[in-house]
Amino acid sequence: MSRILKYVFRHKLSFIIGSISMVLVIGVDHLIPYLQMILIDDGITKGKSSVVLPVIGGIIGVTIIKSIFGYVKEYLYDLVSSKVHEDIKNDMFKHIQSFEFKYFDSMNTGELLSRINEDVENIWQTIAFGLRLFVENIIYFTVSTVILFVINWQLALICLAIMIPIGYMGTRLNRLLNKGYGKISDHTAEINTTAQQNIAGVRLVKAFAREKHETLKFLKMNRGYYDLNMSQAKIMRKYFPNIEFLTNIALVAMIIIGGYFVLQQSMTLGELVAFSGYIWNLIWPMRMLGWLTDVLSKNQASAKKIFEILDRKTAIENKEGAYTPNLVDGSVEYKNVSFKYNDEIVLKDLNLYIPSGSKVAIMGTTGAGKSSILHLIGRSYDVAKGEVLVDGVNVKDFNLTSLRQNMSLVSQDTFLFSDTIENNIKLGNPEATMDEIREACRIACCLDFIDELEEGFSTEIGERGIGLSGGQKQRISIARALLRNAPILILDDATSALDMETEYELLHNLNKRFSHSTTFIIAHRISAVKNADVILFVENGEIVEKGNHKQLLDKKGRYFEVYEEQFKDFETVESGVV
Ligand SMILES: Nc1ncnc2c1ncn2[C@@H]1O[C@H](COP(=O)(O)OP(=O)(O)OP(=O)(O)O)[C@@H](O)[C@H]1O
Repeated sequence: MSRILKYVFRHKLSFIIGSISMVLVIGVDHLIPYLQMILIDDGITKGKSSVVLPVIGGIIGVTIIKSIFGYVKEYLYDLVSSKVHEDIKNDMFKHIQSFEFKYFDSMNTGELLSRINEDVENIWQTIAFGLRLFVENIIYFTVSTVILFVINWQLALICLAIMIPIGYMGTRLNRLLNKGYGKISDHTAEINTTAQQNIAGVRLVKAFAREKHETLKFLKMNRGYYDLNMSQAKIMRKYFPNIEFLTNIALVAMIIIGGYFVLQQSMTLGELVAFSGYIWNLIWPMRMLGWLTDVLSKNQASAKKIFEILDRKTAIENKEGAYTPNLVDGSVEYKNVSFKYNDEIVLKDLNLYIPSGSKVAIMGTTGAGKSSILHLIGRSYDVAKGEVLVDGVNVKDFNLTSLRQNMSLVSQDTFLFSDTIENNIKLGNPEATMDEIREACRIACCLDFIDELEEGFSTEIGERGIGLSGGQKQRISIARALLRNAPILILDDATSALDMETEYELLHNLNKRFSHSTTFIIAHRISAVKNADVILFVENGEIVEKGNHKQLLDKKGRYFEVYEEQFKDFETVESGVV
């Protein structure tokens, strides 16, 4: 809670004025039963007409003050809680952005979103309602109890004795409801996940004619949700009438015993009326006790989860005084590099020097470690042993932003945002002109199809817009990477969805226009790699063959075997395109 309060104190002026308003509202609220008492005892019973107008004026005045400060209090508490909500969400988002790739490998996206949304929402609810009502209720309860004891301690004692079971039942009701809410919340998450996966995977469901099965699965889940809600209603049916009954017992007891005291003249009628006003300041806190303790405990649980994220330090950090060149030359060297994701060694004692401007192709069996070799250049992951150098400097000594700004990557899993084509490409270089964007698209062989679209570069893609084929998405991603014009370019299996001729044309354009960049290409077709300066064949985390196309063919090793398997396709390209 103290750390949440630190966020609250970032907006201390609003919080302090809101709290002063709250105390003022509570203060004047306690005057109303007192004024009613004077009106009845002095104005009506004793017939002192001179007190009537001032008292009525006082009640009206108090009501006006209460409304004004009540508004100020509500507004400022809303403001502070919304600001805290915004600040925590911003801090979390910024902090999560700094985490290394490994964190996201093991973290469930749904869980992370729930931290950012539901847990921060709980904090907002606590500050906006829970904490405020908790403090308000404590003040109301304490001040009113003292006043009730001053008015008539015997009656106060009797009423208080009836309040205790109300508080107990309220707390018990809440505990039982809470168990159910936990289940409802898990069930809601399941329903959402099922619905989301079914909508996202609707093509697959239809292709396998599984609509009926999936619909039944959903209906069953929804019925479970209904049943859970009905169990909650059953608990409410059981406890609410008892709470209402005890509340009424307290009121009836107060009227009967209080009436008796009035008849005995140990209490005035005005005091009894005032007593019946103050008693509600005890009833409400008792009825809300369960809810309030629940809000505060939920807040603690949420705060714990939030601060676990905010306190987590990224494993890949910038060194102090890190090397920050504007532009690197682009040579890359691996010195005795070993690498593992968890415990299993993925790359073993790798040694390799790539001069700047080289075109490097990487081939090999699936899971051999091709992508892992390239992940190490931009420190998506850090080596377990050895070092990776760019321009002769260990990448761990580089300023991370500077290192990554000198690289451009197209990964295996193409990701495009739900935005226009232009904005998706501009992510590579937000300052780029339209001419530069078109040129990048020309090289990436996607200009023609974009120009053919009715809205051209302004076409919305992704969830809100048109769908694109796998190959079209890959080419847009490549254009985005080219727009960056970085000294190091990495295409990680980024042309796999292209037909052989388009892939060849794209790589041909690339060699011509990006001869200055050190380019790494992971590909599976001989046609895509044969013009590279150096081809690496990777197996089981080791480079088993290295050389240019001719050297590797002469070697008659693994590369030659792949060449033989693909020979026919290669012949077609040779005669058709080149
Ligand atoms: N994020 C990860 N966490 C744990 N293990 C991983 C991770 N990524 C890859 N691996 C494992 O590391 C090994 C090498 O993976 P890598 O992606 O480098 O292979 P690859 O040669 O690029 O394969 P492919 O051609 O199928 O993409 C594989 O055994 C893979 O299962």
